[in-house]
Amino acid sequence: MTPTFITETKPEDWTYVSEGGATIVFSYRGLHNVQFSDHVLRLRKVAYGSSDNTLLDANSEQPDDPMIAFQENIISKLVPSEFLPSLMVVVLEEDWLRSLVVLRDGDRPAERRQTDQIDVRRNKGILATDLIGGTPIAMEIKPKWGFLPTECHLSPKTVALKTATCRFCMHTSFRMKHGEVGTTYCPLDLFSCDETRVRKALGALWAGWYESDGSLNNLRFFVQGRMTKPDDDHSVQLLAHFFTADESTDVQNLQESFTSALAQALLSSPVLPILSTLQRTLDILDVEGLSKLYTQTSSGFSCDGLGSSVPDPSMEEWEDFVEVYQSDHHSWDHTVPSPGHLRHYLMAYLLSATFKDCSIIIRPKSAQVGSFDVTIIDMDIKSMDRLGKWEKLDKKIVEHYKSSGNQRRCIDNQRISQSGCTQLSKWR
Ligand SMILES: O=P(O)(O)O[C@@H]1[C@@H](OP(=O)(O)O)[C@H](OP(=O)(O)O)[C@H](O)[C@H](OP(=O)(O)O)[C@H]1OP(=O)(O)O
Ligand SMILES: Nc1ncnc2c1ncn2[C@@H]1O[C@H](COP(=O)(O)OP(=O)(O)OP(=O)(O)O)[C@@H](O)[C@H]1O
Repeated sequence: MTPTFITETKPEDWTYVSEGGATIVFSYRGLHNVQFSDHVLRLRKVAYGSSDNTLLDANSEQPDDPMIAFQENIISKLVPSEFLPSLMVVVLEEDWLRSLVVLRDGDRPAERRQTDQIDVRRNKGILATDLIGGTPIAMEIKPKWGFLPTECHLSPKTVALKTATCRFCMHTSFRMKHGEVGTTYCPLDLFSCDETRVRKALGALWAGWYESDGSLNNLRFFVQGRMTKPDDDHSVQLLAHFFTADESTDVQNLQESFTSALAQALLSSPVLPILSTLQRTLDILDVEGLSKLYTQTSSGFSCDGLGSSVPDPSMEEWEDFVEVYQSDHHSWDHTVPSPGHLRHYLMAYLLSATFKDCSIIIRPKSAQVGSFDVTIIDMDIKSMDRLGKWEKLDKKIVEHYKSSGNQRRCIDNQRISQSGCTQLSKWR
């Protein structure tokens, strides 16, 4: 296939959409062009002072962004392609990227601007279906962890807490202690498939958006292709026009209408159940059980922390992994994980982390009022060197929660095998 070159467009043709920890996204607004119209450009960022890209030579051939092959070969076997954006490689050019930085850096949030920038040394980027352009409104939800861990592998110190309060709610409490904005949103409500609870979750997401002035990343609104904050009266009016019959911008009324419309959209889509099933079945040991298995199995090898010096899987290994996951994995006795399956469990945890960190974009189907498309974005590969961070963060979050004296009860109504697992592990 002939490559697509970003230099066929001008930096001015691209407007800033949004960004996450690793990438920044721009939407094409130039003259009609079959390759670029209705597409976004997804560029990798690099932290200031990071040595991550010192090996990159902007003038030599670089590999394609691995996210493309990962989505094409791995994710699409687990999630039907209709719920994924299309992705393709675009060839970049350093001077073009530098001009884009000059033009658009001012549109980025100040706190992001202080920490990182577009990695101008990359010469490959991604063109993806634009999910927020070409529609009057679009919403983005980052649902996070939609399950409670099973008891089997939890220590006596954590079992009571971790089976009562979900990871997200404990993390929120931890973040609030460190001065960050809080939210009452609980992912288990959103993932519950129960209308009342889904509406409760959406109400909390709305309140978090409104009260944080749109700074939380769990809910974002896009109006006419641009991210909107609650203090932008014109955009809120357009939201009201879309959601409410009387176009009332009364906050309560708008929250109610948003909640009803989105609850309907989410309850009629298989996307959330797909995500929660993948998250929970891939993170079957919890990070505690994974760590125990790693320590048992790796004695004599490096003990510098979970996953330290474990090489990242190749794409072929990921393909083999998916085959095993779709066949044998479900019949293994996960209450007594086999040391021989350590690498499988490590890879499963990485993949689970991808599904715990992705977002969904909900936008009206073009012709039908009241019906929506739900698409999953950000299917990035996580690497083994994150495992140590996740293990430490888990400990910190749980210790903080224990000392806080809070006892929020999060209900995971999909935990069917829970009691069986508990009895089995006690019996053994
Ligand atoms: O650790 P978590 O649960 O806070 O997740 C991180 C996210 O924080 P969040 O909780 O969504 O605000 C974080 O999101 P933000 O940058 O805060 O929007 C990233 O998604 C990060 O992944 P990566 O470094 O981009 O690969 C995420 O890190 P990983 O857990 O995927 O390593
Ligand atoms: N296909 C798309 N169409 C429209 N907007 C998109 C698309 N993909 C991403 N975005 C926007 O760009 C933002 C950043 O993209 P993405 O979530 O993939 O980045 P990330 O750095 O991997 O995020 P995170 O920090 O959450 O891991 C998204 O939150 C979303 O607002």
